[in-house]
Amino acid sequence: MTALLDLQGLHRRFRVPEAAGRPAGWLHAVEDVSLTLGRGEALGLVGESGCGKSTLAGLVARLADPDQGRILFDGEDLARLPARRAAHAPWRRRIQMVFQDPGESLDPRLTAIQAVMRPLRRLNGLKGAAAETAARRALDRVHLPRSLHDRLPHQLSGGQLARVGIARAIAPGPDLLILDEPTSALDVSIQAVILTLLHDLRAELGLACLFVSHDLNVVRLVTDRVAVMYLGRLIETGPTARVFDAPAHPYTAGLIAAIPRIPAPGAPPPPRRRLAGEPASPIDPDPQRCRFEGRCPRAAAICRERMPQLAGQGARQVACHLPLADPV
Ligand SMILES: Nc1ncnc2c1ncn2[C@@H]1O[C@H](COP(=O)(O)OP(=O)(O)OP(=O)(O)O)[C@@H](O)[C@H]1O
Repeated sequence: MTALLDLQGLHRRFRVPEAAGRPAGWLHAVEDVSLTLGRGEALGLVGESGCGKSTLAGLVARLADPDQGRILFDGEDLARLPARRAAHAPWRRRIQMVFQDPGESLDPRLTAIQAVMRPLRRLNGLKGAAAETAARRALDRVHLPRSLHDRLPHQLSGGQLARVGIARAIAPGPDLLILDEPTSALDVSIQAVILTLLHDLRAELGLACLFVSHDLNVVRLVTDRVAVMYLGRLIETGPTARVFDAPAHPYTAGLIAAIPRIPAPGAPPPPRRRLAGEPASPIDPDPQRCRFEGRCPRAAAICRERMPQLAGQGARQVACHLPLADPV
């Protein structure tokens, strides 16, 4: 059976203007990414801030155009239609997005029910009472009490807003949900409720999910497979349990080792914090360069290749987080 989504050799770069003595250049936000997603499957897209997760998700959601590559959805290449003309494409209702901050992504002038009715009118051609009935059904599915259906976004809590954002995404009957950090703006207790809701909806509606997150604990809980990105490239994909238990790439191992864990009762205390001025980190405090640039011991070929190009463009923000276990 063909994959629901089949990304082939996707590239997306951004022009970086000249600044502070640095010449203008290109930032390769997504570089030669190929990836598949099966029907009903949940795929986690992880990696540190700035590695290109949201850019890749935006290409799949057709919010932006790739410079190169194919986005096969049910066998049809969506990249052939420019993003600006995708709003009315027949497949539009089948790919929906849940955004990071529902408060920002919802129109402040629309009540919850109006927000959910809008895509039903535009994408499903429903009108009047039919659109309202379908919207109420979607809001019921996310357990938003009917007493809140006519409230504006500023009259709803973060968790309630998240429910509206999810209802709006599932209402048109999608096959694929793209979730970009869907719970990172929420309190931890609400996060768990929303993740459970998403899990139940996936099972109930047979949805495939592309789940973008830098929270590996969350990804481990809710996905079947994981794809790890580093500086625009995919460096590892595999079943979630396998990637977490036996990561194949040292960068993935570093990411997993950096997951905050609550120590078990009686466990030894964590290492003390470094004192001011005490040297130890392999990441040079100079924001322009990595101290190990060009001689990284952990086969970080991507890093070697990209560092000169990124130097001076905030490259330290995408510095590797590899553990310090075997220093050079
Ligand atoms: N419109 C744009 N113009 C120029 N550069 C951009 C643009 N959008 C993203 N970038 C750059 O592309 C790179 C990838 O950004 P992206 O938002 O995809 O990363 P991310 O992994 O989603 O990060 P985060 O987890 O912090 O959201 C970053 O270096 C970012 O600064």
